[in-house]
Amino acid sequence: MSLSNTIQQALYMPFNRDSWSQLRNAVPLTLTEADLSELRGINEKISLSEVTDIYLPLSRLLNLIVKAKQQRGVVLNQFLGQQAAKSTYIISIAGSVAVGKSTTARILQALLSHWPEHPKVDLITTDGFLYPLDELKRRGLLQRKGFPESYDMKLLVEFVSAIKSGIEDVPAPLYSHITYDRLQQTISVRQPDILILEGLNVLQTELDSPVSIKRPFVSDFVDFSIYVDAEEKWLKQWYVDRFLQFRSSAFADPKAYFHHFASLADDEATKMASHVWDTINGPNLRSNIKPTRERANLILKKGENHAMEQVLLRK
Ligand SMILES: Nc1ncnc2c1ncn2[C@@H]1O[C@H](COP(=O)(O)OP(=O)(O)OP(=O)(O)O)[C@@H](O)[C@H]1O
Ligand SMILES: CC(C)(CO)[C@@H](O)C(=O)NCCC(=O)O
Repeated sequence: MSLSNTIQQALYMPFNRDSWSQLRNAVPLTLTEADLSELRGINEKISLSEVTDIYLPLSRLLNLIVKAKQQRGVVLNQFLGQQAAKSTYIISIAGSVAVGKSTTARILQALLSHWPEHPKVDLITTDGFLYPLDELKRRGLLQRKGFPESYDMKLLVEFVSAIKSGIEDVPAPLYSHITYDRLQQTISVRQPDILILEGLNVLQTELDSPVSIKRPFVSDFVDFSIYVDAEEKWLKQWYVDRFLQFRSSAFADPKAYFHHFASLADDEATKMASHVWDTINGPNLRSNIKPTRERANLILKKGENHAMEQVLLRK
């Protein structure tokens, strides 16, 4: 048995799709037509059975966990004789480039906001914390985007720390996949009940970086972490497929950094995307992302066509 299998056996309770899907039955959950069209708006490729089998039980679990944390806050305030201070619950979502982190994050955002205990759910991606393009060029990191050293980790740790401190209005930097760069404008995070923080680096620590600087980890501020997992052969295929689709969407914009790829024929575009995978995203997955997997509270394992095959929950 491989080391990671041994670690998973020691740390996690495994569920196959069937046993996991039954866990939503304890509390009947239904989706209205409006909910379904909201979810279809996120990604028309997501199937209804994926939502009912995987995401409904997951949103029920998260609701119970968030409520328990809120109740703990009430007890603590009673003990201290204080007024309840507002506290944001942070859920992080990690995993490879193209595994579907942002799709998972947006589905969870939509489902979690339906619960009365936590209606305000914000979503931030760590892409905004990549150094601006000029800075990446200055540091010689243009071919290392997504690697630990390409992120301003100080800014990211300050951000999650400000959220946890209960600061009323915390700005978050934004990233554009069109310009391939950080945007000028920021977005305001105003004390949501839940913040979902999505990015390939959310389970990394400074020790994973080539230059180690002693400061707290993002995970010190995160309440519950999820790792979206899949075999690399699927990840590469999903990356290449998305790249091919981008030719008629993101790359078609004349302002796009990769506009010159818009006119590539299928075979040229496949070659190009495979090269980016083999030289950047694949090595980053193996060296810096996958090794953080068993730090997560929950692992979602996907197979062919993004179908969720297994859920591993920390004991
Ligand atoms: N559940 C799903 N069912 C079908 N297709 C999906 C699903 N989740 C994601 N995809 C597709 O897989 C590709 C990658 O998804 P997504 O953009 O959410 O990944 P990501 O992990 O956030 O990527 P990145 O790190 O590059 O931002 C997209 O083409 C998306 O449409
Ligand atoms: C922005 C990241 C790092 C993460 O989402 C990624 O999408 C990326 O741009 N990687 C660099 C190589 C590539 O263009 O896929």
